[in-house]
Amino acid sequence: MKLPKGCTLVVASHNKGKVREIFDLLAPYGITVKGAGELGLPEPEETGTTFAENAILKARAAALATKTYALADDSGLAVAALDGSPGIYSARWAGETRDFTLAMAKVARLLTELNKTDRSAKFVCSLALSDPDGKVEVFEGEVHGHLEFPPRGSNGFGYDPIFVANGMHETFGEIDPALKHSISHRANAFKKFAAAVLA
Ligand SMILES: O=c1nc[nH]c2c1ncn2[C@H]1C[C@H](O)[C@@H](COP(=O)(O)OP(=O)(O)OP(=O)(O)O)O1
Ligand SMILES: [Mg+2]
Repeated sequence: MKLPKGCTLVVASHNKGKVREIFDLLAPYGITVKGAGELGLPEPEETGTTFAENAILKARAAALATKTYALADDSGLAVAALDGSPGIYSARWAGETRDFTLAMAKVARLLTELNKTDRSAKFVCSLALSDPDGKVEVFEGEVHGHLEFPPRGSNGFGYDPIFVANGMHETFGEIDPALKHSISHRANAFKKFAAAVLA
């Protein structure tokens, strides 16, 4: 599907860090974007079993509620030695208060308790675009790397302070946001989205 020129796009996310990144990624395209939070949209329950299913459910809910195009992101950290956890539960590991210091400590604790030495991990992102009728298209991206403890840096959000992308030495919490926007899971999914939908 193509996004019609001059249309409004709702970014169907209640995560401020994520909304900021998606606004940055969309900035060059001259599309009017609105956040689900500023529109007072409810946060749908994420009942899917995959990133794609959850992204679709969030995009569709926002598109049908606003009768516009909606873009949702479902993403997370997959740790190899933890069989891909926290995965789709990445936000939920941070509890009701979204305390990622706690969530990052849980990752460190589990790796220690299970005597795991492999620190490989990846971030995964599914972007779902829904048209005003609920027809959807999904775009996926990943970035591979490893974890380092203790957490470092205050840029970004979520698990960024423990993730180091392949070929880098600084965590996503330490690097310039513009650099993260060029190599992240979200950036890689966004490139596919832009090529298919904004071209
Ligand atoms: O670039 C990232 N850098 C660090 N951490 C990240 C990133 N991308 C996802 N993550 C982690 C934290 C986030 O909270 C969770 C996504 O969970 P996810 O359900 O998709 O998002 P969410 O509940 O925070 O907001 P919403 O569902 O309203 O879009 O994975
Ligand atoms: Mg969520």
